Amino acid sequence: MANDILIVDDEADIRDLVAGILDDEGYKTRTARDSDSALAEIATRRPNLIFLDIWMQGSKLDGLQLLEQIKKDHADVPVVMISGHGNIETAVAAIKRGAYDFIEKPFKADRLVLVATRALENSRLKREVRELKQLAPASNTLVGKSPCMNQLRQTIDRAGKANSRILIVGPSGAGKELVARTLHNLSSRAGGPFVVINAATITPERMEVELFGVELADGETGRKAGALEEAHGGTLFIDEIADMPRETQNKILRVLVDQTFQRAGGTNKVNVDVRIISSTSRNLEAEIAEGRFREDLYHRLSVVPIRVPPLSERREDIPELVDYFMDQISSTTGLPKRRIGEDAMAVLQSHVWPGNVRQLRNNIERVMILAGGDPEATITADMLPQDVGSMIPAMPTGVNGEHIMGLSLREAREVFERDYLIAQISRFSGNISRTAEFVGMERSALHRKLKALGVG
Ligand SMILES: Nc1ncnc2c1ncn2[C@@H]1O[C@H](COP(=O)(O)OP(=O)(O)OP(=O)(O)O)[C@@H](O)[C@H]1O
Repeated sequence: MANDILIVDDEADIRDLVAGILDDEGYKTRTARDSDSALAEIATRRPNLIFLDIWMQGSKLDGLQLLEQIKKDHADVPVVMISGHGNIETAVAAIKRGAYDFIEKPFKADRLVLVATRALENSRLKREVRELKQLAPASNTLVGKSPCMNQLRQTIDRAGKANSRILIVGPSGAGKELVARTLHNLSSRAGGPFVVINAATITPERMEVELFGVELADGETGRKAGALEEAHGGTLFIDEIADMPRETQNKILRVLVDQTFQRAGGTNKVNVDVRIISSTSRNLEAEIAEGRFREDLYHRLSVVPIRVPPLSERREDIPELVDYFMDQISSTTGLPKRRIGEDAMAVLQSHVWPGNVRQLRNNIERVMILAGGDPEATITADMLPQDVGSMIPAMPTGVNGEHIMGLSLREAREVFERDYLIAQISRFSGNISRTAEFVGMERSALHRKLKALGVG
């Protein structure tokens, strides 16, 4: 029952009035006359919302004390204070101590219903956010213990706390945005917004409106805030900064110099306090040399440069990333987590991954969707998406069907020699002398070799 409301007031008239109005709206109500009976009601079942009088005659605890007790035991239950005329200051004090809102006596039925609806809605949203966070466990975690990831984490730790501008450089899908979010979360701006703008996906014509917003002419109503304004008090992440048109580069430079700008079509100066983190997968020095990127802007943006290495430089992180993505995908989609066989992991670790961590994640998701069969069965190399194995030269499989990448060099060599010699012997219709001549071995040596390999 999501709409169970407890009304605590020493005056029976008020209790009945509030309960009557809320009952009419379809809520279920309970009432209590003092702190003891209120706590007893709460103990029998936690209400979804409490209306609480500030002054209660004959009550052990007054409204503020009871509020403190409730917040201690049930921090998530919204409490709306009922304040008498002249004790607004106390009501405000109550809000500071965690009350959601207050209504002042005498109140209108509309106001009461509105406050109740909002308080319940707010509490529902908070609960949903909490549940969603649990569903996607730590989706902001930078996974990987390779030396280069440890070093990256150290740099992030230091740079995150400083308020300086940061330029993140790295190939597509390597985790630049995740690094930017981590920097934001570590900074004193963590409670502020983190706004993302992708210069590669916005047309040059739209760029300024997206960044600076629009001011409408007199008579027109409304105003569209741009990314800079939305990020006030927080961080603006400009992805693929190299794709920003020259004209916008000039304007952004001005914002960096004096932290103010004008909206498109506007004359007012807008003041903002924004930390800019930008990223690029291109070589900005080369862009500067070719006149496509302003050097002075580069120096302003890149106070602290951070390099995110491609996945191919940290292959030892792949097993941990695979496990992490399996957990993540499994909890959001309900697909069962699968065991990855050694041979499949070897293929994943030897793949080139031009799309880096994003491509790895997509492939893991694809495997989980398409593998089918018994959820307990191990994923083998031949169950991986075709293009993942395709970077490895076509090679034979082992005696028991293992993928070549799961074998040691000695075993792999034996598998190869066996398959190679069987193919050659069959090509020469079983004639050992001709085979020996072709493969460049003595006849007797070939015989010994075939025996050792268990052929023939
Ligand atoms: N070290 C990591 N640990 C866990 N997840 C990661 C890691 N690196 C990247 N990811 C995940 O991989 C995906 C791609 O990362 P992200 O979007 O940060 O890359 P990017 O470099 O900003 O890509 P692009 O340049 O294409 O915008 C995201 O889902 C991100 O959460």
